Amino acid sequence: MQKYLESSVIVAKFGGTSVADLPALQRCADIIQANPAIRVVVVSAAAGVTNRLVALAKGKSNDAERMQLLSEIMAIQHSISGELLPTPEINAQLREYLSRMAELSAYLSEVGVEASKQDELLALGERCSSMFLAELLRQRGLTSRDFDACQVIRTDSHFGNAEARPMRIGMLAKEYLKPLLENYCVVTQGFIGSDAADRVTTLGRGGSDLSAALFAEALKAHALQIWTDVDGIYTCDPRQVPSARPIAEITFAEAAEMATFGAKILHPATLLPAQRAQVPVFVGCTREPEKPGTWIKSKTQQRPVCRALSLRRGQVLLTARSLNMLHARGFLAELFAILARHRISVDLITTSEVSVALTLDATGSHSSGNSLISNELLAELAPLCDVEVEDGLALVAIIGHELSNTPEVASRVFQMIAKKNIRMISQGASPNNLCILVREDDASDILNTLHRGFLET
Ligand SMILES: Nc1ncnc2c1ncn2[C@@H]1O[C@H](COP(=O)(O)OP(=O)(O)O)[C@@H](O)[C@H]1O
Ligand SMILES: N[C@@H](CC(=O)OP(=O)(O)O)C(=O)O
Repeated sequence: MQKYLESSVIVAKFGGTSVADLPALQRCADIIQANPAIRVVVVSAAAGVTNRLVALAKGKSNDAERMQLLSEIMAIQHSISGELLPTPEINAQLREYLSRMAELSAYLSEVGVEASKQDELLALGERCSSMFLAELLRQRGLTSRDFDACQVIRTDSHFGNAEARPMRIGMLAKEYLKPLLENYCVVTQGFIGSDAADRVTTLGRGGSDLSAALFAEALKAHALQIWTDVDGIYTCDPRQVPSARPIAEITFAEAAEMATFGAKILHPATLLPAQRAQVPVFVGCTREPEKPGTWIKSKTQQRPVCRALSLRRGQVLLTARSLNMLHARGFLAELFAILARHRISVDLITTSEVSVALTLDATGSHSSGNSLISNELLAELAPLCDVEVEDGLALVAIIGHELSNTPEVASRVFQMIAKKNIRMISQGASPNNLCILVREDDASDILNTLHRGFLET
């Protein structure tokens, strides 16, 4: 193994499709073996596992459904272990993980939903992946070891959507992780952490990217690599816009806007730790590692007005009306305080004399999949205002530079989609985005039209 240099450590994250089966894990191992600077590897659960664990964690399935979900998860994990032929210790560990899944899912459906148990259950998908990849690397002759991310990723106790504690993570990484890096390639889990009482927490759906960024920040890594099933960040989700193309370089600010406004390629919070620590981020494809991919950095050579588009479906528009709002102070503060208590973040906002309209993201990043607008929330809002909730909406974001200071951008948007209804528009808060709220049924047409107009000319 090449001599370990603290300043050149690379953290590499492999997503669910990249660890879906043994051939996929072999591709991860090829990438790791080809670059000795990769000392920390962060993995997600194999594709399809977290969705099934989420279904089990809701505790609503009957015995037959529960058994079906468990046997599907077991089939995925056994197909990997069957081909990998791991040591008896690994097989015993796998049996322990799978029987814990059965135990926890039975508890949640019989005794009732308990947030800490839900997270303990969800974490088992990632635990299986890190165990398998560490074993595969060992079989290939690398000194690797499976490391429990809960030892380092300290969070608050908001199970299902826990918030990381970067300072504490830095200290724990120094104590428990750094000393291992000289001798080992460490494989660990994304998505999971622990609270101050050492209970397992999860960071919200898609949270493995964030875990990897937190490890990179804590280690002051030379780079963070996000390996996935596409060869970089595209000008738009290639599943939505077939003519989208990969972007060579993008700034942290632009990539963060893309992630926030729906580009599933990165978890929205991923870039904060990377940006704080000035760690450049590479996004590449596990199947085609030789392709150039995308680099996310502080500065890029080109600064186009329009760099990319993103789409977030499942938007909810909440309109709050109250005559008390007229010339009154504190109405918005009260409204936002209630939303904050329910841990709901607001994206777009417009106001009129007696009403305020807000968009809320209902796609739900909560790992447990609990719904966003609860009856408790509506009951708390009732004394303050009349509330109307509209769904079936989508948010389309145009992302780039100086959008709010460039003439004709907004007029071009309106011209290009003149026949579609724009329910709400938001421009000016950031020079990096212009957002429109449209009917979900129109979203695909609008996205393709704007892509042709702004990015294919
Ligand atoms: N702008 C974009 N560029 C590339 N991929 C995107 C973009 N927006 C959304 N995606 C989607 O993100 C997917 C990768 O994210 P995800 O499925 O979470 O991967 P992983 O399991 O590796 O974390 C791609 O398959 C692609 O369809
Ligand atoms: N397994 C978790 C965490 C994650 O980030 O997965 P992926 O890297 O496959 O998006 C989830 O599905 O939410």
